[in-house]
Amino acid sequence: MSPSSPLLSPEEFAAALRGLAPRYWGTHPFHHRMHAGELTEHELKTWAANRWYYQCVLPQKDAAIISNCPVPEIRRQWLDRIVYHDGGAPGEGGTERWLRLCTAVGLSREEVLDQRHVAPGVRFAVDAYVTFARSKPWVEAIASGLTEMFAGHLMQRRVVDMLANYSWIAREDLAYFTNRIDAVSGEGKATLDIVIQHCTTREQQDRAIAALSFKCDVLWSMLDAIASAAAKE
Ligand SMILES: O=C(O)c1cc(C(=O)O)c2c(n1)C(=O)C(=O)c1cc(C(=O)O)[nH]c1-2
Repeated sequence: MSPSSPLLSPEEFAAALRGLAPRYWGTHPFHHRMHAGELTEHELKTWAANRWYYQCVLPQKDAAIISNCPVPEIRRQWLDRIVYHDGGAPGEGGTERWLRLCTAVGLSREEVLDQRHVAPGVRFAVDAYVTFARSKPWVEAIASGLTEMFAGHLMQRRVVDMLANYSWIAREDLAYFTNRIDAVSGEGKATLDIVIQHCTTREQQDRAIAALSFKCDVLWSMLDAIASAAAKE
């Protein structure tokens, strides 16, 4: 951006954000293999146990956004995400549904909860996402979550492809995704509206695009680390 770069119109700004879709982890070779039914049981276990770490920190990431945000309407809206993942009571919520998927692929709850399978690269990438949310302006942190714009379609395909290709996985085991698909389609649109409304200078718009690019790197690095951890054991 040069100092004289003009403000993007809402349409141009949204298009620039959506233009990052090719960098999204939907095109990562590990996801291609997952969808094609080519992952071994061991690779699926490694994926589920490692993504557990991501699922665990999402509420902390969202709490960091809330703590940095002075706008009551945004805080109110964002609170739902924490409750969505943590549930209203023990044994409920997205985190619990992820655990169900973990047990369906053959992991014990204990080995997921103690994080023994979490690869250093996954921990590093996920922690960087939380640090980003803690240290950057709230609107940039919210923009980094816009990968959800790309997630709905991918999760829909994942449910279909996993049911078709991994005979030991039942539809109920995929409740995490079937539940999340609806949430993501609504949240993705609402998040985009917030970012468009609150990025009022070209510099803020460019920072939001950079934030989404950073998040694509976080997710891509997670899958790189998962693929390499699964190949080692
Ligand atoms: O299964 C997926 O491919 C996928 C991707 C993403 C994403 O793009 O970050 C999220 C989720 N799932 C998801 O379930 C979820 O709750 C979620 C929260 C966030 C976020 O950054 O706050 N991303 C995602």
